[in-house]
Amino acid sequence: MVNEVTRIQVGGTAGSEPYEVLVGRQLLGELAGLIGPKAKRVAVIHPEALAETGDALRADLAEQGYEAIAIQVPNAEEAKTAEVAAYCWKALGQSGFTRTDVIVGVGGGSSTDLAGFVAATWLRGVRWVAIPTTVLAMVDAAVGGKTGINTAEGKNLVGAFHPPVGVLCDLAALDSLPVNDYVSGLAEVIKAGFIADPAILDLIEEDPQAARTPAGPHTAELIVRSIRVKAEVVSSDLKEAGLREILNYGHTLGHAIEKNERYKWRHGAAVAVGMHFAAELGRLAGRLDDATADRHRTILEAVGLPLHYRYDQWPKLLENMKVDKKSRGDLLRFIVLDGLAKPTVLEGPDPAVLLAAYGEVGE
Ligand SMILES: NC(=O)c1ccc[n+]([C@@H]2O[C@H](COP(=O)([O-])OP(=O)(O)OC[C@H]3O[C@@H](n4cnc5c(N)ncnc54)[C@H](O)[C@@H]3O)[C@@H](O)[C@H]2O)c1
Ligand SMILES: O=C(O)C(=O)C[C@@H](O)[C@H](O)[C@H](O)COP(=O)(O)O
Ligand SMILES: [Zn+2]
Repeated sequence: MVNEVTRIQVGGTAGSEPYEVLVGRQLLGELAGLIGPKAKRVAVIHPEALAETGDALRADLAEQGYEAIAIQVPNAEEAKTAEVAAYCWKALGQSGFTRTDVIVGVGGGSSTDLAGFVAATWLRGVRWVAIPTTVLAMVDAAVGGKTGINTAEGKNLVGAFHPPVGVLCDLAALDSLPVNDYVSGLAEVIKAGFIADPAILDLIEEDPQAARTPAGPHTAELIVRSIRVKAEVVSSDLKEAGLREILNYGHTLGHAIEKNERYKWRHGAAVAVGMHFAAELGRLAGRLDDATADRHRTILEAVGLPLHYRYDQWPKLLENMKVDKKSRGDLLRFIVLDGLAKPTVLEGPDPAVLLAAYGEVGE
């Protein structure tokens, strides 16, 4: 079988260094080239669930002559804390990690967000490579250079823009991913469909059950299409001066739910509820047609993502949304659609419209 590798370039405009996202199988041969000749030490940051993978990578790098260490961090959101970042900084300090050394972040979006943040902050910035192992991390988290951790006050409130030097998406990694984590990643794939590439929605609607597994007929195409959407946006607006905000579709309410659930909900599940809300908000604000708003419900439900959240939590969610990064002073701002693949900003919506939109989401 031919091992097809798709290469997608990111950056290279607006002053950022270009890098490539590779999608295929057996990509580890590319790693040494990305690490480069100047590195003496490599730190592999990986979650508990990928202990074997992390150690195998470390051993492989050691065999190639690097002083390689593995830093194991907790699974999922528990990795995205100041305490875990400090634990990583300590391990780097103890290994004598210098500015020419390289961090490799392996795992889902929580691990790559943390690894990228550690890379951004250690010695004010060292190079890092992302090896995403979930759908969500391949199509979104590992691409674009947003790195960060959560605080008790909100999601991703501390972080830096620090793009990786390369991203290796080995599709074989998806075979061990639990189905709920796989489906969570589909929320960001569907997001890419609604904001920019409706062909993604068509491919999923063709057979939503098949889309729930890595063995589905369109897995690689869905991943590549979603990465292309993200790559195009972040290449023209790395630091979210404007256009990049469209990638936050569904995230204003989604992040508020995640905080309300103390980061125990999966990110994709929260974003799915958030997109349902954003669709209703767009519809009630007179921007979005009924058919496209309804399409959110049907496609999210068809792949098994949630649409609803507790109605009684609205006051807390409203409070949480005030620290969203898109807010400006007291002005709440949401990404809504003017139509399919026509994202736009809705500023300071009438509180009655917000409540009415939540009326469709709350249960
Ligand atoms: N930086 C960005 O631009 C960006 C974009 C989207 C999401 N995110 C962030 O990504 C995070 C969510 O990422 P996620 O959905 O990948 O979840 P995750 O990183 O929390 O991973 C989910 C679970 O799967 C495990 N896991 C990972 N890969 C596995 C594999 N191949 N086999 C078996 N288990 C595996 C993890 O250890 C974890 O327990 C959130 O924190 C979100 O805020 C960041
Ligand atoms: O890359 C972006 O920009 C995004 O908004 C992508 C989102 O899917 C992602 O969850 C991101 O981490 C959210 O960023 P935040 O700035 O709202 O924390
Ligand atoms: Zn997201």
